[in-house]
Amino acid sequence: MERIVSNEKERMDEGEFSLRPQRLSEYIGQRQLKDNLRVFIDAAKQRNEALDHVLLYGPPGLGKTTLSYILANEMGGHLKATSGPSIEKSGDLAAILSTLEAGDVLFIDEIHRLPKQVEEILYPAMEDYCIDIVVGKDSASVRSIRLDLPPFTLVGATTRAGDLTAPLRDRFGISAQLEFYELADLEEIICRTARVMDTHIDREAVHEIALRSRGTPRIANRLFRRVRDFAQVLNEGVVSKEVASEALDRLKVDHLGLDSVDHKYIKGIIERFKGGPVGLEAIASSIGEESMTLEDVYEPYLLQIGFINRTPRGRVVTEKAYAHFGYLHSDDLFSFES
Ligand SMILES: Nc1ncnc2c1ncn2[C@@H]1O[C@H](COP(=O)(O)OP(=O)(O)OP(=O)(O)O)[C@@H](O)[C@H]1O
Ligand SMILES: [Mg+2]
Repeated sequence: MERIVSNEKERMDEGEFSLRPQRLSEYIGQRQLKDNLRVFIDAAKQRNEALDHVLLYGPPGLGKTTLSYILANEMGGHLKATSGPSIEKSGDLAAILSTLEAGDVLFIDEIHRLPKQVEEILYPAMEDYCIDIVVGKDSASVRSIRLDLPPFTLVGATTRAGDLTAPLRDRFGISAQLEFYELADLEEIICRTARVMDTHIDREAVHEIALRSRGTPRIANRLFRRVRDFAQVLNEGVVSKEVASEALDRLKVDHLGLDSVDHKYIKGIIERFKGGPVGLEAIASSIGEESMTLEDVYEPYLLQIGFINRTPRGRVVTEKAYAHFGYLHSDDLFSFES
């Protein structure tokens, strides 16, 4: 069973492409970032130059891929998309780079996972728009030739900015962190999706879905689709507050967007580690999840809503989380109510 409030892209997000806003003006939220990008785009266009290289980082589903397509559209170039783990050899990257035209955007998703020798090809490509390729088979004929590239923009996306090497990070002129979305922005995103999908939805239902979307557009859109299914079968297609609440309860997503995995995580720290501090590895193995997944996918939102704190000695569950999950008091370890 796929996790309904996972912020990672799942099979059920197939329609995502058509929901993507195409222009910066349609991109909802992330105000500050958007305003800055608007200036950088206009300035680059006035000078007839490529936009400086952009690094986008933040948790999954916040709109990094969407934004990179928008940058290509705004600059009037094509977008070539690839990802760190899919480029195995430096020749693969050289091949992609050699197809770029002036003003194009090369989007590299999960850029922190580029192999080292591939990453090194990127340095001169980013800095001087050129690559050095080695040709020749044996030591006698081997030589390196320099290939000039047209001015292009590299857009790198990552959920783990900390894993980028310093030389790569330093070559991005623009570096932007995507934040979790505010409630009003999520509501606007849901309304837009409802319009695109030609569905009638009540204001209150929009609010109900937004509350449970973990600050993440991908989750908002996914919850909307599932709620719409319930509305279609139970309420002649009208998405009312009642239908929305019932659907979301049946999907076992609570009013903060938390589900059984969050529950297991918090409950695990409280019951097995006295609420922490506890190291990530210990939590991960005790609940049978991968530490990297916990760190990238589950924890950012729990940190954001103040349910856990990260301390030098490990994770600590806050009073707020004790209260939410029905523990009466943080010393009262086994008073779990549900
Ligand atoms: N600002 C926004 N306005 C409207 N819709 C958005 C916005 N940001 C994201 N979305 C919607 O959310 C979906 C997920 O966004 P996107 O794929 O860009 O996320 P991502 O950050 O690239 O995620 P990942 O890290 O998993 O690659 C998109 O299909 C789009 O419909
Ligand atoms: Mg993406």
